[in-house]
Amino acid sequence: MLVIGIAGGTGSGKTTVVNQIINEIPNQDVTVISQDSYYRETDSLAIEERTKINFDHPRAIDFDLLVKHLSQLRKGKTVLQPVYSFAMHNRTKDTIKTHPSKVLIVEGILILTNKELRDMMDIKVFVHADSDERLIRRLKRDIAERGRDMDEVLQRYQNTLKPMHEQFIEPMKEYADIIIPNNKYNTVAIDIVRTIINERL
Ligand SMILES: Nc1ncnc2c1ncn2[C@@H]1O[C@H](COP(=O)(O)OP(=O)(O)O)[C@@H](O)[C@H]1O
Ligand SMILES: Nc1ccn([C@@H]2O[C@H](COP(=O)(O)O)[C@@H](O)[C@H]2O)c(=O)n1
Repeated sequence: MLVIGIAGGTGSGKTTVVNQIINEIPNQDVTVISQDSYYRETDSLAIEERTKINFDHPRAIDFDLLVKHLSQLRKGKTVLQPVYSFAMHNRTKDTIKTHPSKVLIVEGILILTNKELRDMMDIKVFVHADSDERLIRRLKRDIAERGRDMDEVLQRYQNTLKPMHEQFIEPMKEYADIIIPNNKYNTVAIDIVRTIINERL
């Protein structure tokens, strides 16, 4: 199994890059795990309290479960990947049966902050886009897809996203084997990653 980690700030284009990479790999040969599925449960908190959580700090992620699932998949076992609701700021009651395969992609803003996870990755990729570009993308996406409004996104960006990005995400470039510049769609970089995958399989 080839384990590829894809990190980068919010709105940098990680999900888009993952979809471009897996586009030409047969479905049965690739598994994707998203760090977003592993946000901690917030069952005991009222919705108002959940909105105050700092979702860009590593402590917001249940890394124990993520590490456990990744190591089970590496051992050829199937896992039940949680399903996360951005509207409820919580995991839903659903899970997705996630099977091991030849290529396993782990994607998320904070995945490179965890040493155990890093050590399980064969290739570490960091997707870079400038902060103004990421803010514009995040604003559009969160309003269109995640039930947020402009004030919420801008406030969260200033109070949380920007400082957390500078403290926890940007420094993770140090661990990356490949940095993809993604201010514009970067088909050359995607082709390079695909070639590496094909060579290693
Ligand atoms: N290179 C790019 N140029 C322009 N828009 C992009 C690019 N990559 C992604 N996007 C758009 O930006 C938004 C955020 O991208 P996404 O892949 O969800 O980022 P991430 O997973 O890093 O948060 C999406 O609406 C996506 O279509
Ligand atoms: N309830 C939540 C949980 C997380 N977020 C934000 O999601 C971002 C990470 O996802 P990307 O797809 O953008 O990488 C992160 O920056 C959190 O602030 C949220 O808005 N609500």
